[in-house]
Amino acid sequence: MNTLDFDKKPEDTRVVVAMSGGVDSSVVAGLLKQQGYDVLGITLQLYDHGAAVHRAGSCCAGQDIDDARRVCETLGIPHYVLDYEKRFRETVINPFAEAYAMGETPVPCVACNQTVKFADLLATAQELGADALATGHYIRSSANPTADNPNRRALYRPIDSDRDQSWFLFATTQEQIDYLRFPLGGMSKAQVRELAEEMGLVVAKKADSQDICFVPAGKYADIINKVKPNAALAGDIVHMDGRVLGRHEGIVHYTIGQRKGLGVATGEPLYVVYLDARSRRVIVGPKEALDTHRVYLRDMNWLGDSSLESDAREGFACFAKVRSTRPPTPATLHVDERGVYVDLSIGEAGVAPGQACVLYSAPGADARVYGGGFIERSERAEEAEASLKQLLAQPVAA
Ligand SMILES: Nc1ncnc2c1ncn2[C@@H]1O[C@H](COP(=O)(O)OP(=O)(O)OP(=O)(O)O)[C@@H](O)[C@H]1O
Repeated sequence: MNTLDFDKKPEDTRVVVAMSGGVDSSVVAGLLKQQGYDVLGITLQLYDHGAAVHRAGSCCAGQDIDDARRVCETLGIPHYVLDYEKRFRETVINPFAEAYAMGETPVPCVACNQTVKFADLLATAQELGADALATGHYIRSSANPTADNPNRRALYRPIDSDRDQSWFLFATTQEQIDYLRFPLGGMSKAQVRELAEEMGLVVAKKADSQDICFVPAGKYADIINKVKPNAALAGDIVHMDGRVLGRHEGIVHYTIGQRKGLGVATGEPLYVVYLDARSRRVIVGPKEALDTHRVYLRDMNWLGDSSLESDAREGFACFAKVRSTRPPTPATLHVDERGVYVDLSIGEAGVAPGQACVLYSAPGADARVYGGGFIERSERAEEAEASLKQLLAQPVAA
């Protein structure tokens, strides 16, 4: 068995490496080449790097493509660049803008993994006769053969919890997981940088890419205005107790949990509690009103044991992560006539629809990923929930 769990010699195993031009995927290519695999590098050009959406250091700009090319030259492996701009715009950027206009806080990296990376690029790798597609994501997968499928794999959190990307990967299907390989899951970022130095890669000291690759300096409203110019319609800023506190220039400028930049002075600290796209109201309230105890999920991707969905009918104890930066906390998963929902034993502040809720077997680095879903809506502490419902039921002045 070789290190990628194939029953053949590395030189007989072809692997496509998804190369962003960053240090992580460059080291993946370097490691696999060192181990003797037949490695091909592919970089996807995801948007026009001359356009307003360009941000230096992001995962798909011109400099990055050039860096990936230079890494492949150093390693002596073939490198291809594929133009995915149109597809990326249609499946990632446009839905991102539309979700914001609906009052959601989307996770475009999940959409990107679901479409361009693990659907299109994966298909290209298969067409090129590759046995696997490897990426620089920090997540672990290991062989988990079943009676009907000897190639089945299971997903786990990575060793380096600070870099854990499992939250972004919850929607990866079982078939995709079986074909993918994540060689960095057992390494720390520090080790990866050291390896890059040892391999003499030009990207060894390159800064990490941050946030959303196509959003320059966190200015997502600019992208939304460009894609959906009518999304930024003015509306009222309303307190949960019904008081109209001011006006805003479009709900796309707000996210749930936001405190700064509300432009209302009431003497009390206020947070965005809800975005009502229908009435274009930004609803604000005290911090306690953000405290979320239950999240309803849509588009569930069930991984792990096949009995999970039926076990959840009885209430299934697990650990849930409702934001990318937090460790998983104890939770109970339910499936009944109300849908799929998760009760969080420790309330989370400011959970936004459109974000992900990912489920695990344990709180630590050894946790298996059970899958997850997108948050459709959430329920807050009883009092806050009641006053929000009352407010939303009120007719809105034209
Ligand atoms: N434009 C791209 N073309 C091909 N593969 C990509 C591209 N962008 C990202 N990837 C793949 O997805 C992985 C995770 O992407 P992410 O944007 O999270 O990068 P990262 O964690 O900064 O890693 P890296 O250091 O490799 O850029 C990358 O390691 C790479 O394998």
